[in-house]
Amino acid sequence: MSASFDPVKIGIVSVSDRASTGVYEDKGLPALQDWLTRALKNPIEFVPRLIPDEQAVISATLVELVDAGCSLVLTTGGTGPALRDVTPEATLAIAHKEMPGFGEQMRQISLKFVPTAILSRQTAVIRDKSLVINLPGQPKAIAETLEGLPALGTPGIFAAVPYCIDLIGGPYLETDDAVCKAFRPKSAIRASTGQ
Ligand SMILES: Nc1ncnc2c1ncn2[C@@H]1O[C@H](COP(=O)(O)OP(=O)(O)OP(=O)(O)O)[C@@H](O)[C@H]1O
Ligand SMILES: Nc1nc2c(c(=O)[nH]1)N[C@H]1C(S)=C(S)[C@@H](COP(=O)(O)O)O[C@H]1N2
Repeated sequence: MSASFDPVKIGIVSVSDRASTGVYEDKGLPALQDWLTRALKNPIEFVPRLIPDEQAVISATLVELVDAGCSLVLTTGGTGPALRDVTPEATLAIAHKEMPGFGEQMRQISLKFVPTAILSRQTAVIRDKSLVINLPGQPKAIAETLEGLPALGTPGIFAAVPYCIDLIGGPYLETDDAVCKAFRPKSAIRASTGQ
């Protein structure tokens, strides 16, 4: 019998007034899909959504994706101070647990790229068996925050995602170390399920 990686369902949500109305082409969903496909060895079923900066719509979309069985949901956009930026509020509104470390670490990483990193109010939450994480809206910020600058001692936030998903009862995620080296305590490391 050949070994295989656990399949995983991932929700990807681009929150942008202008991309969702066709003013510009959405680059958020392709950037998320591209990075996750490179980083994870598991077979991924993506559930994509492109929506405007409307708090009720964002919350309803997140609940829909969690209920559909997504173990991970990544949003991009709407984390800043502008009047229409409400992604963190919409995310906290559906939280069962807040996971503030993800936002703290993203701001540390982003400060290495832009001094305006502190304008992002991004957060992360657990709802049921799903981890929901906000990323900033600049398409290039997606890889920057997920991957970090490990050579400079600043790991990306994705390094902590597989173990977090273990702890909430999700699939065993395995990363390509060349893109992102995930960390698990020794007691949580399984013999590789794939090849
Ligand atoms: N989904 C996206 N696709 C392509 N480019 C984007 C996207 N989201 C943001 N950007 C780019 O990043 C810049 C800053 O993003 P920000 O999220 O602040 O946009 P915004 O001013 O809130 O507007 P909108 O919600 O209409 O995207 C935008 O001006 C745009 O150039
Ligand atoms: N890595 C990274 N983080 C970043 C940025 C960026 O370009 N790269 N832009 C910042 C800026 S200018 C803003 S206003 C906030 C919020 O962006 P959002 O509203 O698009 O989510 O993210 C910040 N974080």
